[in-house]
Amino acid sequence: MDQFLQKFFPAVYEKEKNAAAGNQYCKFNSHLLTLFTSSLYLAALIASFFAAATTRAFGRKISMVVGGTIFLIGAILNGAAQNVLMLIIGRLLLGVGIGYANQSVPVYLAEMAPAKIRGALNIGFQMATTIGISAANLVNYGTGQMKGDYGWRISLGLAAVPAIIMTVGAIFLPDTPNSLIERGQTHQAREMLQKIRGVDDVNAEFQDLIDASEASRQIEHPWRNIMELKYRPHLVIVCFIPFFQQLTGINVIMFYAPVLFKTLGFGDNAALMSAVITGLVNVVATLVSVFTVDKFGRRFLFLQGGIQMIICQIAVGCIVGSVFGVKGEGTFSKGMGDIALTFICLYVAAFAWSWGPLGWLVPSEIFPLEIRSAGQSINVSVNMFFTFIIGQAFLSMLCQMKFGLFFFFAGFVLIMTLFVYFLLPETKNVPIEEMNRVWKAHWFWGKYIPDDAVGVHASTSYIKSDFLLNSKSDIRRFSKEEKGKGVDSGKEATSWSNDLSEGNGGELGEGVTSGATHKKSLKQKRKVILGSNVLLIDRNLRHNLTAIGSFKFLHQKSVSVVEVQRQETSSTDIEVDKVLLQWLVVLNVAA
Ligand SMILES: OC[C@H]1O[C@](O)(CO)[C@@H](O)[C@@H]1O
Repeated sequence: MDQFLQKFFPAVYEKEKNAAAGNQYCKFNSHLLTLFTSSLYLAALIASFFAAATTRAFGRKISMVVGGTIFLIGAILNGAAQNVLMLIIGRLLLGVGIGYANQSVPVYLAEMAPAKIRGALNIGFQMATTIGISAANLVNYGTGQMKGDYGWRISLGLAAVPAIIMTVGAIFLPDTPNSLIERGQTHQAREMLQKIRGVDDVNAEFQDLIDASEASRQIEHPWRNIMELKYRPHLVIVCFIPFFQQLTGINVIMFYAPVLFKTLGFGDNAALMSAVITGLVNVVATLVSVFTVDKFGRRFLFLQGGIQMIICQIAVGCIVGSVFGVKGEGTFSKGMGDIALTFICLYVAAFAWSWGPLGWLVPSEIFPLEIRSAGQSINVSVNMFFTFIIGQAFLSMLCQMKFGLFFFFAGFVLIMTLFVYFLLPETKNVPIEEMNRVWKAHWFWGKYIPDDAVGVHASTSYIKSDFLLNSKSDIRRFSKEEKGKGVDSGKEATSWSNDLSEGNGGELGEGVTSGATHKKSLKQKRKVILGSNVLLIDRNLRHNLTAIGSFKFLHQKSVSVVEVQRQETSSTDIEVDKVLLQWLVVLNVAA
């Protein structure tokens, strides 16, 4: 807004006015202005490390309260700013608030969410980000129409609203069971788990949390650990994903949409209106990913989104180049402006259902437990660092590279799309604790993962039956691998599964109780199975399995298969039946 520029950045204001007919690419180029925008991210980067310590020692909700309060002070300082210093200090405080929120909220969500909707809830975080950006654009559009010195103050001051919601909201939120255990409040943790899951029997999950907490306590130096060779694939991915997310150039649009559109010759109002449009596209398209991410998978969205972004960026580069040329002189006709805006919207949409949410989701789900929090901090800080760099560099890059800037980003999106194609394994529907299996099966990363990292830890490696049954491609892969292996249990299993298939329709759990014949055939075969054979295990049954005997993992590629050495304890027979049935059903589907 002109009044804002006049008050704090008069030189930029003058330049903008005088550049009306001159070089459009450089009219907003000011280091002070970009420092104002991007300083927030530097503060967020540093704060995220402090937040990690707070979150661990005092719990997730305390971090949210701290973050919300600091953000609130920042918003007040900004709204009341009398000089650039106040403005920048306010902005730094907003950054600290964001660092805290980015660290604690995703952890909170991940720990509270039932596994089944963890993906969708995780994307809820990015969803909230896009709603926030969009709301801000709308507010700016409204306040941009105001006369006098108020508009920008209201814009900046209204950041207090989300700050208050977050602070007050967090006070009323319960703490996560994980965090309670971490702080020694085991009893409360169990009660909380029962409350949020809505059932009394939470033994298996509670045990998981205890195991997880113990495992992470044993790791004294997660930062040193993460450097080990066996974590190299995770480390590379967690550095590149946030780096690439920012190198899509999305924040050029998000931070500077009004400036960009003004540069492209849109009037003040049209520029703000266009920002509103891109903001709304961002929200709606993020919603698309909520509903598709577990169906089509991460890779599909990454690759599709990447290709769409490349096309759009090249189109925008060509349009801007043809109108403004290298000298940066010219103006958009209405028609050309609309075409450019359409491509920018298509670009934002592609980002919003791919790199936007997946940039947070994928890094949060690829790590084994013992280094998950360290990995998450790297993710946040790399993201913030490159947000800072892009925020800081964009206006001078536009001035230097002109329309070539759009090709520059297109080049990066091409590189990151190839990166995903070759180096990112699909993590859709894979339980977090099974993730090493995915790495082990990867053509390139597989060699980094030691055999014993896949499934040796009973507590961190097991398989969920619904994952296997839902994922047809996994089943196909499984059957291909198992066929002709000559493991006699495998052969036999196929024929048992034929028995089982009658009337069962592949429904898990029904066979044992509903079909007497199935039960009989299971009984007959059980002893073979329990001698020294292979089984698939389900998360809920692993404690029972541990109880009945030792087991060891045989194949790690596409499914976890365990060898069970059974001790004769008849009380757990029924559980064993369930395990058998599950295994047979899977093989049945595979066959
Ligand atoms: O939706 C756009 C927003 O999404 C992010 O890439 C990740 O949360 C932000 O950096 C950006 O401003």
